[in-house]
Amino acid sequence: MNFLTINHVDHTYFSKQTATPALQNINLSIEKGEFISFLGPSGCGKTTLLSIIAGLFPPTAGTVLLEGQPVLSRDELSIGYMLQQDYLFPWKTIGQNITLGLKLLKHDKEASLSTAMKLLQDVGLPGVEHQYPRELSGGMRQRAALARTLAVDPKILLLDEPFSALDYQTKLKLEDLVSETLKAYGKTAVLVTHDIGESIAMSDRIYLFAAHPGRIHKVFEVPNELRLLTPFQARNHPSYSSLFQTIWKELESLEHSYTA
Ligand SMILES: Nc1ncnc2c1ncn2[C@@H]1O[C@H](COP(=O)(O)OP(=O)(O)OP(=O)(O)O)[C@@H](O)[C@H]1O
Repeated sequence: MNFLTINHVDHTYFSKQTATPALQNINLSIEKGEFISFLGPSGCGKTTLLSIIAGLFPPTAGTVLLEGQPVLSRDELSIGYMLQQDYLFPWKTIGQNITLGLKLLKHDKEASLSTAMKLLQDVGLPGVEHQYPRELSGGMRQRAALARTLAVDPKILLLDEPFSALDYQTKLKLEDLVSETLKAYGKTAVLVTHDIGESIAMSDRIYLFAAHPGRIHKVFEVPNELRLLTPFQARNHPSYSSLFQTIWKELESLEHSYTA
C-alpha cells in the first residue's frame, strides 16, 4: 500500500457566476519517507492540491488516501505545515509555541518541554526556548516553525514555499537543515515551489504542473547521485545543471503554449 495516494482528483472552484477549473485528473502516489515537489507556473493548482491533501476541503472528484484512509477523516495534527510565514504566536515564547500542539494532545508538561529542547537543538537553535519570536531573525523563526511542526510527530509535512520570504543565503542554509532534519526523522514531505533549483536540490521526484486547468505535465525523477547529497552539495553537481536545463525548457515550452 502506498503512503499517500491521489486518485483521479479534479477540483473546480464555484462562485455565483463562474466555475474555475483548478485541477484536472491528478494521479500520484508517494512512499513513506519520500520528498516530492510540485513545481509550475502561477495558477497551476499547486496550493489547491496541497490544501486537498491537507484535508482542508474535499476535491470535486477523486480521492486522497493517507495510509489507506481518506484525509478528510484524519485528525488535523497528523498533517504538519511549513508556510511562507512562520505563524508563531508572538505573545508566546518559542518553547510555548513548540509545545502548544503537545499541550492540545494532553502530553505531560515536562516531557513536552524536553521534546521542545531536543527539537531546538536539532534545528540549530539551542537555548532560545524562553525568547519571543520577535527576538529571532526570519531564518531562526522558520527553524522554530520547523521544530513546532515536528513536535506533534505529523505523518506528512506540507511545505508551501517555506523559504521564499528569506534572503538567498538563509534560504540555502534552511534547505539543508530542513532536508537533513526530515531525513533524520524519517518524514514524508510535499514541497510547493516556483524554484526549479530548490525542487531539484531537495526532492526525490518533481511533478511539473501545467495550468488552465492545473494538471501534471511531466514527472522528473531526481538522479540518485543528487539525492545522496545535501541540497547545497547537489546544487554544485553536474547532474543538477542538466536536470535544471531540462525542466527550464519544459517550463518555457509551457509558457509559449499559453501565449501562442
Ligand atoms: N478560493 C478560490 N476561489 C476561486 N478560484 C480559486 C481559488 N483559489 C484558487 N483559485 C483558482 O484556481 C487556480 C489554481 O490556483 P492555485 O492557487 O491552486 O495555484 P498555484 O499554482 O498555487 O498558484 P501560485 O503559484 O500563484 O500560488 C487559479 O486559476 C486560481 O485563480
